[in-house]
Amino acid sequence: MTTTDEVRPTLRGLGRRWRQRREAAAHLRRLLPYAGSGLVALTLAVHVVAGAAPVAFMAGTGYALQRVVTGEPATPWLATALVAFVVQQLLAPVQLVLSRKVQRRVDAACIERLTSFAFHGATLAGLERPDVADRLAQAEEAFEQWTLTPGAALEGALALTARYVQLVGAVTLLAVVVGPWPALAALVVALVARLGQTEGFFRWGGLIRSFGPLRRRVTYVRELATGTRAAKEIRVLGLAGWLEDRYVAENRAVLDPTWRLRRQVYGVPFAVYALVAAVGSVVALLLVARTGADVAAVSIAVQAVALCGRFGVIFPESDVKLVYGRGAWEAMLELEDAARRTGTPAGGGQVVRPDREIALRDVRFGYRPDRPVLDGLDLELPVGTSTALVGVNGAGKTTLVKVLTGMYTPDAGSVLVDGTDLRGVDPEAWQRTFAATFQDFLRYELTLRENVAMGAIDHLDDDAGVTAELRRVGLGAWLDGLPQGLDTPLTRAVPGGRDLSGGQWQRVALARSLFAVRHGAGVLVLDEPTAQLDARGEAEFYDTFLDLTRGVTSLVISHRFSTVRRADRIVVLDGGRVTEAGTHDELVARGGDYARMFEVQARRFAAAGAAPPGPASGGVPARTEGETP
Ligand SMILES: Nc1ncnc2c1ncn2[C@@H]1O[C@H](COP(=O)(O)OP(=O)(O)OP(=O)(O)O)[C@@H](O)[C@H]1O
Repeated sequence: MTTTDEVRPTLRGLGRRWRQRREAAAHLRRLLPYAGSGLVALTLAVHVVAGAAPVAFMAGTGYALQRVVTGEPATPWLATALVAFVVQQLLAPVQLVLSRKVQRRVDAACIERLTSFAFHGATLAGLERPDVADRLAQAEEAFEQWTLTPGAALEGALALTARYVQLVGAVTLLAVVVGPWPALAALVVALVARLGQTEGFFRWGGLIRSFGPLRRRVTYVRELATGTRAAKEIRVLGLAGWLEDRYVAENRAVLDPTWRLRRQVYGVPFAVYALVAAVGSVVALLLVARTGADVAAVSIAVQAVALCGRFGVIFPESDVKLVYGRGAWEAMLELEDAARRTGTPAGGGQVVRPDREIALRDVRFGYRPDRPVLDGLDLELPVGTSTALVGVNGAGKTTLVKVLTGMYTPDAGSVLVDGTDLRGVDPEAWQRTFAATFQDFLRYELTLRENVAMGAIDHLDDDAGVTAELRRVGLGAWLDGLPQGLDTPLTRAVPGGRDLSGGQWQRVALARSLFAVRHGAGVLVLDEPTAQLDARGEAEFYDTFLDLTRGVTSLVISHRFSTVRRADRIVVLDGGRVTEAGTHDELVARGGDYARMFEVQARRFAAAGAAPPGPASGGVPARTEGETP
């Protein structure tokens, strides 16, 4: 490789990084309004005075020394040095307090912005994108650790003011006492060393950021080993040793390249810039010596050159915070940008409520454009009727719900509400139409009341409604036995709290959806509502299913025939489209996929000497997408 080839990429790299620095500065400026102009102005003023104080101290001590040597009165200069010293000491805590205030204000606003974005600005489609999830994790990590946040970055940037005031002061003083050339030499030393060190450190920040997903894997394995969630399986399956080895391997996968990069980024450049600083300082001092300076000039020059030389180190109050905190802020901005580009954000469009039917017409949708999950799907959900959806694992049942509820927009075809395309409808208002219990429903570590009333949170005070729904899902007797009743926290982490069994949690989630219906949600979606219920619970659900869904437009997804057979209409999803539709009896009489699945299941029950799938438990036989029924 020729010398030119070696230089070119470096120059290009420097040009690119200069642009990056300017962009980073522009990003940071966007944080200023969060801190407030008054606080920023006050903080800057304090940093300016705090930066000027050491320079005044330098001048004071230098000239006082000169006076002492020549026998002149040194008191005014000694007083200057003393005042400068006291000011410096007094301002240090003030700087700290103001900096913390800047950080707190900015971080509070950023957390609000992040939360508000997650709730209102981002679509589910956006949040489910891997790059968005990565950025979100990075931003969350920053707020968890609390030290390397966007607020810290701004605070660090403002604190640089004191350093640069010191530099300008020292160089000016040097120019005054020993002339321009030593001053210029010291300035060049300071700026070259500063540029070199920060260049390496900023590059390092970018590299560390790219390790985010790997670091999160290490954290995941560690939490798996130390948390309680996996504790049962780890013991029963004897996974402790394997997990330990896995942790060591994953950790090395992060640490080895980190150390390698650290050597590359810091090692040689650090030595080079340290050398530049040392040689430059010596040159500056030699220039001072050649000027035949007096005692004051020598004293000031030595201090000023030393101060300039210190520009070759990483400033702890600024640089670390700037590099990492800036990363978190940029992750937030990228997150918003990426999520905004995915799907329609909530907030605009018409508000509709179905009067006749919700229809999916020739819907095509895939998480990746080349792999459609729904492909030419037609389905009607007449208002006030119950529809059950069956299909093998991975057939796209949950995906259909996401499209139906407007969380994803179809790639082709449309979802029509009484003829109005969902694309023109306000997604947030449309989602309020639904009451849904998903397979992966949430177990909120809140009170029992809150867990249920979250279905219609504006009715949090409707204790009668909460209690009625808990009774409807079969938790009446259990509720009566709770000393704290609806106030019981559903977590063991709180005194008096209860942890529930899987089935009990599912009933609470069902009660939540029913509470939503009670307060006006028009469409009930139940995705595997009985998966965690015991046979009796499932039978009870089956008995009350019609009652639970009477007059409500409902869509039930289940592998269990006992759950689906009472629905007004059953549809079979296969290959991304509806392949059969009708009542249970019609579909059995037709002798298609549904009938075959039902028959297999009925035989299994007959062989086991149990009742065929009906009020008792039963299920669509296990099969995965791709197998023929
Ligand atoms: N967020 C996502 N990103 C990418 N692919 C996804 C996502 N969610 C689901 N898929 C894929 O889409 C397909 C359909 O998944 P879906 O969850 O809709 O199936 P399902 O019929 O509900 O399955 P099950 O009966 O197991 O719950 C599967 O191949 C799944 O891997």
